[in-house]
Amino acid sequence: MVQGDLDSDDEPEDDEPLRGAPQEFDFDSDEDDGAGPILSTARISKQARPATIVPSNSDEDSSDSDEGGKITMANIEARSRALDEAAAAGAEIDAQELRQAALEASDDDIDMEEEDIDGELRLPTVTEREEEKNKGGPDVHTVQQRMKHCVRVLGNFKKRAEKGRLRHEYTEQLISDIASYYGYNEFLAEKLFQLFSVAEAIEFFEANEVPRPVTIRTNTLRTRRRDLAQALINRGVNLEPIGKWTNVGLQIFESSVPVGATPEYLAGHYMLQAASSFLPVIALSPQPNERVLDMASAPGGKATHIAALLQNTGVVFANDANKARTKSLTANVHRLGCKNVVVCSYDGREFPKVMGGFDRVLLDAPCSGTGVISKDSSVKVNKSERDFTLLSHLQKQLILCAIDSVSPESKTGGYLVYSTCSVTVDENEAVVDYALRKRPNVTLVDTGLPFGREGFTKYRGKVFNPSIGLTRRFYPHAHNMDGFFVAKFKIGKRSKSKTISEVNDVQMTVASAESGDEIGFDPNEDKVYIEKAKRRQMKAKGLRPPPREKE
Ligand SMILES: C[S@@+](CC[C@H](N)C(=O)[O-])C[C@H]1O[C@@H](n2cnc3c(N)ncnc32)[C@H](O)[C@@H]1O
Repeated sequence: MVQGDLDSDDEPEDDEPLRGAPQEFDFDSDEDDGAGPILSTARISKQARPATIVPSNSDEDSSDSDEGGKITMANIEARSRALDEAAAAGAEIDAQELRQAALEASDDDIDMEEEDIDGELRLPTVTEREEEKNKGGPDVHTVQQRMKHCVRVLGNFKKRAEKGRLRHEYTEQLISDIASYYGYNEFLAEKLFQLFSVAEAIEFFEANEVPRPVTIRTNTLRTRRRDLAQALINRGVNLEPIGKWTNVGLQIFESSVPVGATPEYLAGHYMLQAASSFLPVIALSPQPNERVLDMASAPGGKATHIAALLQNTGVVFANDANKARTKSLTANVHRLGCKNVVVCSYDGREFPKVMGGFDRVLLDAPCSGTGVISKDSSVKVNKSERDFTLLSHLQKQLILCAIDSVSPESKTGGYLVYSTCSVTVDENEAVVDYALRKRPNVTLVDTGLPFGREGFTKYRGKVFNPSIGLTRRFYPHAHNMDGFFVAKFKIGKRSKSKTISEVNDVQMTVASAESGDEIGFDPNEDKVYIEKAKRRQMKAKGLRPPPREKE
């Protein structure tokens, strides 16, 4: 497992303090203001000072803030360790309970004094809602009050609901108000709301309004984290190591220089990279001299991380279907001094035909981005049901091809990591479940990540393979990083009873689990690429290729 110390083999010569600001944590207060988590001061305090990465929902975290005082080279490791232990514990707290609550909309998920109930508020009728819409929607204050009211009622429906009103009426009103308050389309607001208990859903939506901490990954091909930290501190950057789970990450609190343009950045000493995107590479755990494929790799944060973990040995095929995006990928590969990276541009679904036999494959799949709404708020309104169907479909095709690109005979590996920066079940557990059904030779294994919530094994009436509990979910409100999903597969040998061509046929035909549609891959398509490759090869050798065949 990756250690989180500041390159601990080198003791600091002096006690020069890292000028990272001591953390002020925004603990979920035990004091209940009667409003639950909703629209509390949390939003303001989180914006005022970015909290440290990984959870804030454990009381144990306070050990760190108790210490106060300066962060020094001497105490930074201990503080980081304490923080992360608390973090790991916090991340897991009541995960099971919360998930259950999300499924059942438990009556007990918010503990509140009865007298806090705002007696004057009542749920509008259908006609009233219609009128409200016609008038251009309710004002923000009304929406806020009504959201609080609905959260309270749903927290203890039997006691607090108006007579004759149904639970789903409150839920519908709440979702509609969430959509208008936070600016989502109702479809997405509902889809995201359904992932959590009522109280936690509000925390999730609130967290999406707050930027995540700025983080960088030390490029160990060029420097060490402590040297980089010192160099940036000297330039007036206020920073701290991210945590024990990574020995290359630094969190930037404030900076008097643009961190994307320092001499260290230009010299390739670091990559500006979200903390969440370290996770799939840590789970992949590439070993020196391996052959690794990053199937959807632009702009290359993860591919260059893999290259660094390989210590510039072996080879990383950094692929991306979008040719334009491979420009920034190539630029990063050069800037970071990766000498073991081959950049290529194929549709990932063609990959098993292009080449195979990889020790490890990363599929950081194209996704809806529902985990990165704080970065890209356009997701709030530009995703429809159709987008999720199409994406899930593409992800299912890609994951089968990623599996088929892994060598089951690999002596050191034989692993695939599937990840997305989305939190929806369609793009995560449903895709993993599909892969397990279509490829009996693969199994899920532990990701090796020390925190994160278990993936859903049941969701809204769907029952997934129980091993999906081994996958990990990460949330902005729980881990203070982008929403993310990571699954790790071990690829076993395929059944011998099938001939190679039979296996290929199966591999190349991806059936949509939901619609029963067959998405055929035309094997003749391959001819074009083989033809092109042959012509290129001949030209490279100075030979004149034969005239192109007419169709
Ligand atoms: C989540 S991003 C990858 C981010 C990248 N792994 C990194 O760490 O910088 C998904 C990528 O998938 C690429 N993509 C979309 N469809 C693809 C396909 N069919 N085959 C391969 N890549 C694809 C997109 O161009 C996009 O760059």
